[in-house]
Amino acid sequence: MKIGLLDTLRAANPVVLNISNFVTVQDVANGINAIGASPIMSEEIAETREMVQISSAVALNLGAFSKPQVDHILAMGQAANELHKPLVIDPVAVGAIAYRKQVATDLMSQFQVDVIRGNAGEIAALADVEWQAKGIDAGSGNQDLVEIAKACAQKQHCVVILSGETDVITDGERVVKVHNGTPLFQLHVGSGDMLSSIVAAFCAVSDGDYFEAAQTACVVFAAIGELVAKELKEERPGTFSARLMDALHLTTVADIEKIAQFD
Ligand SMILES: Nc1ncnc2c1ncn2[C@@H]1O[C@H](COP(=O)(O)OP(=O)(O)OP(=O)(O)O)[C@@H](O)[C@H]1O
Ligand SMILES: Cc1ncsc1CCO
Ligand SMILES: [Mg+2]
Repeated sequence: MKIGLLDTLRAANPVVLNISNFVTVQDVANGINAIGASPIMSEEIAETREMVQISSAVALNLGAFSKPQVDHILAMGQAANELHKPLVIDPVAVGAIAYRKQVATDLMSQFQVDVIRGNAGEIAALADVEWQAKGIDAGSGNQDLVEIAKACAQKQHCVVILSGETDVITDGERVVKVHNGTPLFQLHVGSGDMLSSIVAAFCAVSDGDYFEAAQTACVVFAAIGELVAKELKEERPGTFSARLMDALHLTTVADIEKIAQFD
């Protein structure tokens, strides 16, 4: 685990291109900006190649797409592959809506993603494992989370992050578990979206080691949230969200190293 990659990210300030969803676009842009990357969003297919060219990583969020946006997402994924830019996908609610799973799997058959970041309900759906997803939330199920994440990674030939109370990161063989975090993340819609784009920012500075980038992004984000939560006496989602932005900017590698918990 190279938590120092956070300093590399801040020094490089990589441009991260996002297709976001309209619900959380502002949080995603501000979140990756605060941590030290340079966000850019796109909603026009005609600018795809130029956009990917100027970017160091691409994050595709499937949170609220329409048919024209699916064409745009496809063009973006294919351009990222052609131009050798790391590609992250966030398959929002594919465990709850069959149509979304169909679209996500269709897309992933037409380009190669480097990292999939989703909650248990989403990753189980992509791994074809029985699970009760609940809308955008993880839902519930009995299967082993490590086995689900590994199955998904082997199926899609990429790194998978199954996030939740414990984040599971795997390339299909190797597994790292991150134990940091706070339940307050669940009171802020879009925490996962922010994490997915932060993963893309770490991939941009990882020299092609996306397994390492994914783990580091998970520890950094979860530990920063945990530090913010420790300062709150009550569950205050609004305050948490504002302070999370500040902490993404202010928290140092040393602060994170002090509380990082992974195995
Ligand atoms: N119960 C929990 N305890 C600690 N940390 C958590 C918990 N649940 C989620 N997290 C953390 O929240 C962050 C977002 O992950 P989560 O799995 O909630 O994404 P998500 O379900 O896609 O969220 P959203 O739909 O709001 O974007 C991760 O850093 C994860 O570690
Ligand atoms: C609430 C919601 N609905 C579609 S996307 C989204 C934000 C979380 O991804
Ligand atoms: Mg999500």
